[in-house]
Amino acid sequence: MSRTLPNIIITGTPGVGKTSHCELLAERTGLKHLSVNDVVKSKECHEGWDEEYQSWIVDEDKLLDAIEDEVKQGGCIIDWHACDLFPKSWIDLVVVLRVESSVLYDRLTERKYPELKLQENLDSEIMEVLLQEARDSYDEEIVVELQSNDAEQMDENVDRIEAWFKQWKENNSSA
Ligand SMILES: Nc1ncnc2c1ncn2[C@@H]1O[C@H](COP(=O)(O)OP(=O)(O)O)[C@@H](O)[C@H]1O
Repeated sequence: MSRTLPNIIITGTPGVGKTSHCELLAERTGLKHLSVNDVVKSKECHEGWDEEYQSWIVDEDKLLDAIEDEVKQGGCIIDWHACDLFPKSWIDLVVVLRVESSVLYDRLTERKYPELKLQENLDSEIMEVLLQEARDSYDEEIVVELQSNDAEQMDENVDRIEAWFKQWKENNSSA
């Protein structure tokens, strides 16, 4: 099925700046910011709350059912810390945001993450878990790794994704 607008995933470890990037990008492009966290909560795509991790236990099948129609239409910026669950056919670009450990430590401490969750997320970032997941799940041409340590890098990233979006529209216009 061909889309008139692309779907983009912005992924990475919690705290890398996914939501911040999605909001800016949505403002600039008019694409829709699809916060999977919000969908999980509002449409109850979970099997309950994990006290230790302070997060929802996501029911991925329910989640995919909840967003399928919207995503298949195109024009979504998907904001989520995982990407391997979305069918390849839905996705045109996967942006994996990266951050230095010390910066991530400060951001997650600010969020008052429990110790276990903080440590696991720091390890995950150092081990490049989400970058690897993206590379294992999608063709390498559509996976882009971008640094998100400061506001300047965020601006550059958003410029770059916006430029990609304009090019995609040009390449996919029927005119
Ligand atoms: N590139 C960046 N430069 C500076 N601060 C950032 C950057 N990206 C995110 N932040 C800050 O870090 C915190 C976490 O960002 P957020 O977008 O919520 O991350 P995520 O959605 O990946 O969990 C927020 O306080 C945000 O303002």
